[in-house]
Amino acid sequence: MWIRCGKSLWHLEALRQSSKSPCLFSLFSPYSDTPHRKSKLAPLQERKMIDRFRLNAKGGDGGHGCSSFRRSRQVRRGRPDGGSGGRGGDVILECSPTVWDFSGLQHHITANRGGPGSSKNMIGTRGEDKVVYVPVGTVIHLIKGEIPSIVKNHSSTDLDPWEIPGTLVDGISESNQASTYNDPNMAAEVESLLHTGCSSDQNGGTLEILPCRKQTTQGASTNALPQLSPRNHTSKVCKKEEMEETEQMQYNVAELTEQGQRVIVAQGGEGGSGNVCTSRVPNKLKSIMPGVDKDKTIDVEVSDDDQYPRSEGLPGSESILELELKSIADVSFVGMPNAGKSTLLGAISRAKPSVGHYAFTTLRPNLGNLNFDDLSITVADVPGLIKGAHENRGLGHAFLRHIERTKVLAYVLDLASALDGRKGIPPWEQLKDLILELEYHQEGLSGRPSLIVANKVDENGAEEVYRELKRRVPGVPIFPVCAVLEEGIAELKTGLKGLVNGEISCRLSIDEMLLD
Ligand SMILES: Nc1nc2c(ncn2[C@@H]2O[C@H](COP(=O)(O)OP(=O)(O)OP(=O)(O)O)[C@@H](O)[C@H]2O)c(=O)[nH]1
Repeated sequence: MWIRCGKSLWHLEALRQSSKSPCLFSLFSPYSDTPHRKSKLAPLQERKMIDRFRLNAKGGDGGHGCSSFRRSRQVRRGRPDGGSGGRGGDVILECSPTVWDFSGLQHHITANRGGPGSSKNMIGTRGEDKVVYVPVGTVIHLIKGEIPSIVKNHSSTDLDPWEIPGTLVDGISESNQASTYNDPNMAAEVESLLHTGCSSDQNGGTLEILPCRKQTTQGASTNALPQLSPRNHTSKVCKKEEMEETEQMQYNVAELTEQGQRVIVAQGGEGGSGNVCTSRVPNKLKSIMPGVDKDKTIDVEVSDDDQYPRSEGLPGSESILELELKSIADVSFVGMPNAGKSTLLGAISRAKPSVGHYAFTTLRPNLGNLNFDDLSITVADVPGLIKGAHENRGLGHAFLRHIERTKVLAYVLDLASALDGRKGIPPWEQLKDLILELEYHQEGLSGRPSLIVANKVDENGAEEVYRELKRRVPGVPIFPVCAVLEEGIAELKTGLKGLVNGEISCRLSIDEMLLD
């Protein structure tokens, strides 16, 4: 059978046998009458969370200053009127509750460069900032570059009129900062002459830039040190370089914990001065300005361009950062795989996490909100922990860091795991393993206010196991629940509220538990 396709004539049998045109063949295939379609992306809950990310940020370069002289019919050799170049854009990290993890980020981000200055004293445009949205709970570790600066937003009405963003004294650009001069006396003189203004944000407000908390490797406790998850590198050289970088890493240089919080991770370069600026600066200062040739400026017998030089924009700063996500929740559900944590989160909140009768259904922490009249509590369902999780068994230690920030721990135990000949471990043993895993990850982590959720109380024989659990684990409230049927949920909610409020304070101690 022959088929006409546009101007060509195709033989059906030849098409079927041809492996080069599978899409075309699928149109005529007897096995499938649906055309080939791209499969949908897996839902968020089923995708693996990217909670560590290497970011290379570069601020935009400053625009070059302009060399120009005023010309008109009356004035043939006018004054210099070349404007300064614009400042390069910054790379800014902003905390956003709508971002879950780092999966939407690019590894290399460069902000836009500033526009060049032009004649008639026109200053170049400021390079556009690159704003990268990161999840709430992002911790920044610095591998290379400057410590990020926190940006505080002020409305322009709060400002003194003299602080209006972008204000320059005597037309001298910000690039001529005193700090760039070698001679300290001269630097002081220049500092008194030059005023470094605040930079303005796009909303007309002013950005006050504060240095972030600095904490070096030596300063951090060894337990708190995050460990890099293994990556697939082909070359050994790359691995070695990365190891060296990791050793030099400055941990926790900044944290983004509130919506709208911003840090500048790479500053834009200052714009170069136009020749209008050098015409207003005394000759002795011109000789030490960056980008201006020392020998040319003082000579009397020089051309206009040499007498009133312009300078080039400075390059933007560069930094390499390791971003790490530590979820922030009031309560964390900690339990073995299949204990029913996700089902429980669905029962106490409106969250809809994936539930499955197999281990490790949960691949990322799920968050749910528990709303009371006077309080709202965030609850995190953390992927299941197994014995040896701190040594990277199961889903590994990657998720233990999400527990670090929670106020209250709710240990979810499966009452039915060892019933009816099942090969699971009894709930008190589950509890012991969970406590040990938390302690191996960070000493004292299990000592937070805690309660126990004894789940699957609906199963045959679970009541006896619950009574045995109560006998063996004294000192903390134990809530028997059936997450599937939503039984015991109201009491659990009240218990969680009391612990978060601080009305109740109970802590688990492995020494007080009766173990075999
Ligand atoms: N009988 C009974 N089964 C339950 C109960 N709660 C949860 N299950 C079942 O236990 C299985 C595991 O539930 P999940 O909520 O996925 O458990 P999980 O702890 O989130 O598991 P991971 O994602 O592996 O950490 C599912 O088949 C649930 O239907 C309960 O109260 N009673």
